[in-house]
Amino acid sequence: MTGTALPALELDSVTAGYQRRAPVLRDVSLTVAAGESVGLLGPSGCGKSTLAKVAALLHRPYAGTVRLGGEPAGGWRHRAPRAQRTAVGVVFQQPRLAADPRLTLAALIAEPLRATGRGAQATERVAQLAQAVGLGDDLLARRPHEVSDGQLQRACVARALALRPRVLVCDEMTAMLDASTTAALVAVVEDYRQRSGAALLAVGHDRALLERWCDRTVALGAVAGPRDGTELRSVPRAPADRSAG
Ligand SMILES: Nc1ncnc2c1ncn2[C@@H]1O[C@H](COP(=O)(O)OP(=O)(O)OP(=O)(O)O)[C@@H](O)[C@H]1O
Repeated sequence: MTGTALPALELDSVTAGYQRRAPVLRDVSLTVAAGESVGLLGPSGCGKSTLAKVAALLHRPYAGTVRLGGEPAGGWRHRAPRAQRTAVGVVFQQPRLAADPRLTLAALIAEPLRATGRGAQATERVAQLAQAVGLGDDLLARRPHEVSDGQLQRACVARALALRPRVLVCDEMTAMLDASTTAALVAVVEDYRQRSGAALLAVGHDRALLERWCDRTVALGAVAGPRDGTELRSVPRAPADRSAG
């Protein structure tokens, strides 16, 4: 964190689960400063995606507080205040589950702009974003079933950046992608983060990738493991290892 600026994202003693069953996250705290990138690692099933959804205001925790820019979350999912919903961009692992199959890739990228009354800017912004993620006009005119997973994920990254979020949550963004698409999308996200000063929470299994990509990594323990209620154990990136290719 720099100076006295409020953290972009804070999870404070969050306990979360599903259908009132035993929690999958217990008393977890995590802070991501503006401009900082944090990689979240942990074994399968330990609650990484749950934490990502809580951070993106898509899943209401049983207890604890989520703050964006110092402001406590004012609601969850569609009940979150628009200013908070639009402050967070999210990219999921499986673009086919995250993309409306009826929309062209251009319309998919424009979706958040149209939904927030910024339709007039859509053409120009979609062109900028498509160029950044490497999608040409031919691909922009196609629907999800007419493109590859990697091409669709490029569109989903563009969509997540459309409203210039202050916090970006990437949940296993590259898990289905080949090495070159992974490198390209990490570069797009990093370029955005560095130019905008947004905070990044990148969730994944690929320790080597997250350690190269992020300023520091934090580890969630096994599901049954102890939670001590303190900040997750944080490992800074090795100084010589700055590239995320
Ligand atoms: N919608 C849901 N309803 C009920 N239980 C769920 C739901 N989503 C996840 N879970 C359970 O919550 C636990 C944590 O799941 P989560 O997806 O957060 O883990 P994860 O660490 O992201 O796993 P992976 O690395 O395999 O993606 C798991 O036991 C999972 O079965």
